[in-house]
Amino acid sequence: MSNEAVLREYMNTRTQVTYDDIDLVAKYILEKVKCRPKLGIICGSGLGKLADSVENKEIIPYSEIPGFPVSTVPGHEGKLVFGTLGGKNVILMQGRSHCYEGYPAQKTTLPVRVMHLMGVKTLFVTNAAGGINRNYNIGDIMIIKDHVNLAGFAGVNPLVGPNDTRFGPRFPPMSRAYDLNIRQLALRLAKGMGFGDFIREGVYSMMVGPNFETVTECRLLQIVGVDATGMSTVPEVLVAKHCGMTVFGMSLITNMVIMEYDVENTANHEEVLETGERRSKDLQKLVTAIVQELELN
Ligand SMILES: O=P(O)(O)O[C@@H]1C[C@H](O)[C@@H](CO)O1
Ligand SMILES: Nc1nc2[nH]cnc2c(=O)[nH]1
Repeated sequence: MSNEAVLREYMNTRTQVTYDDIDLVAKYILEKVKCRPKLGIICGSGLGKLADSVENKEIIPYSEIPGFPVSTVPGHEGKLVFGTLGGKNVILMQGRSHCYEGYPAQKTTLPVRVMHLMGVKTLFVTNAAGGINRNYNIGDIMIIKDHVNLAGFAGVNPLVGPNDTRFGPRFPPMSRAYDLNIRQLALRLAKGMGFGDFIREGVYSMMVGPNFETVTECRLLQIVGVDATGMSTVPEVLVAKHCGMTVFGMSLITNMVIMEYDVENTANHEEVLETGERRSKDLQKLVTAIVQELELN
């Protein structure tokens, strides 16, 4: 059996993935590409076209990477794209896996730890989300300033389990998870590009899904100050902050959640993908501009 096959079989049988396992996966990927990225970008539902802006691409499908979670959801292509964006070396995840697909949170976030061990210091996370804030509109881009880990209230948290301090501390702080400097930079650039009417800053919350929220759940989220709700991102941010990364996040408001009882219209994934398609060029422009101006350490 080849070394690759041995690693694949080994990773597939792991129930508790260790630091050394993740290091093997990081090294496996680094052997396959020339690019050495300092910035990672995770593309949410229907936002994979961000990869169109990447130059000098080197691509690895997730299915070829031992232990990597493969997304089963339309709008998540499942490819790692390496290359340059805004003059910087990047690794872009074209799609992600989610807990509602049946993956434990530790598995959905494995790619973040792999990026960390590959030398990535800054992580951009993007997602499609439902607008809770009644001043928002479909197509708005929300810079994330904080999150509510509602899934965490039910015990879904990738940091649960044995803690390896080579990744980070047992009790990581989360009060300044989303980098203020990058948020300010993004706001300034967005306004300069004429995006002032649809750029926002707000709070994201994560439920596990896969169902969209009930009316009362949406009203509850509104009361606690949530602006947009989704089914991802938070586990990735927890793991990224745990291992000391700088994090920046954006939600595309793909639909407005239903806040009235007994109305006919309902949330649906097709609308989510359509809005992603419609805003795709603006998002590409904004992300590229932010990356261009960013000083990466
Ligand atoms: O991966 P993200 O959070 O962008 O995907 C959202 C949540 C569900 O996967 C899907 C629902 O339409 O979009
Ligand atoms: N939970 C949730 N996730 C979404 N992703 C895109 N839209 C929505 C939504 O309305 N609710």
